[in-house]
Amino acid sequence: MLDDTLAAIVPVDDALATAVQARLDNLTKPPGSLGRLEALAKSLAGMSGSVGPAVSPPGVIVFAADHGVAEEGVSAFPQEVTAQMVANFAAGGAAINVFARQIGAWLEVVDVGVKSAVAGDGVVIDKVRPGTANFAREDAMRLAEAERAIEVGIRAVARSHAAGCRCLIVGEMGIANTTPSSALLAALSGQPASRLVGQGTGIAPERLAHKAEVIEGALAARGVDPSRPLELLAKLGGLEIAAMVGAYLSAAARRMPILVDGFIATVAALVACRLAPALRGYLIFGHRSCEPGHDVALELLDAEPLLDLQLRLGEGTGAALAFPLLEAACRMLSEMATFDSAGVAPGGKAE
Ligand SMILES: O=C(O)c1ccc[n+]([C@@H]2O[C@H](COP(=O)([O-])O)[C@@H](O)[C@H]2O)c1
Ligand SMILES: Cc1cc2nc[nH]c2cc1C
Repeated sequence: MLDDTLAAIVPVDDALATAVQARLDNLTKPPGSLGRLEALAKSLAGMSGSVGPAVSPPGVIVFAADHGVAEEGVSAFPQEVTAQMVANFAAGGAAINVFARQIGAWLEVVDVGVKSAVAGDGVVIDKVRPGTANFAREDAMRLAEAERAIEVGIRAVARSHAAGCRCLIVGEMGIANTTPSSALLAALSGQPASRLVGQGTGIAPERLAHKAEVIEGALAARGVDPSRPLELLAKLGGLEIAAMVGAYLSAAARRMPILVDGFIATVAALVACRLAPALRGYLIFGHRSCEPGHDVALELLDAEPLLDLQLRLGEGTGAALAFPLLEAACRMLSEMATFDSAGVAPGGKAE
């Protein structure tokens, strides 16, 4: 399933950018005056393979899982909150429910590895195992489990595509997941964990050094090889992170534009790009998270996010908030009048 998905990813169509640029320059505005929105329109055309790209309705998939490393005291919240928040998603009361409703999104929550059983309307149970092992002591999961979690993501995107979604937002919920994300980033970037770790859900500043030590100790004990992304996922973990990797790959294989959320989502994107470099062309970055490692991950991906709202929630919220910009880029292309149609004189070079 993963191999087929990887094989189906084709590079974005850069040639379409020329045709879209010509249309942009005919619209009733000084050339280039809609700034990054114009670049966004060209990117969306290249992703979808159409000079008239569309992104509505968007699909939001929130992957939830627990983390054994929570027992190291790296989060401000107890592990039970993962399952409690899944119930909150099912009831429609979380921030992502609110923002998804606002943008008219299709929404699905997938339990890929929550410790205690979670059932509820709108929650798909596709559990690979009830949480990872503590990667400070042993590998977070087996390689086969990481692959199964990736397949959970691939399946979820197939459902969103069948539901008619034309753009994908991938969120996550997992108490302690900034720790495996920072560990994955440390392995992939070669940066010290102390430069990457942040407050996550709000740990006290004096706990940051402990969080970095847990990661550095684990990296040394697990013997990680940055050239082997699947192995990294298995050793350092995150069932929801692996599912996000699968979701990104599957969306790119279907030429769906992907709006990436915050720190955890961007680390998952980085891992996925190591598996399939052509994926990068399908990624748009929604926002810059407060987590210090996010800047490092964004730089590795040569990415400039659309928003900077000092968010650090996850769930896909920052991406959902950025979605109206994508919608605006598409509507600009399809609905704006041209100089000709509106009878507006085009500009020329000043004498
Ligand atoms: O997306 C982000 O940038 C982000 C930054 C900090 C925290 N979070 C969320 O908070 C949880 C992880 O924080 P922590 O402190 O438990 O590792 C997890 O459920 C994430 O969705 C998310
Ligand atoms: C309440 C709460 C909501 C969240 N949503 C994503 N991560 C979260 C972490 C906590 C603690």
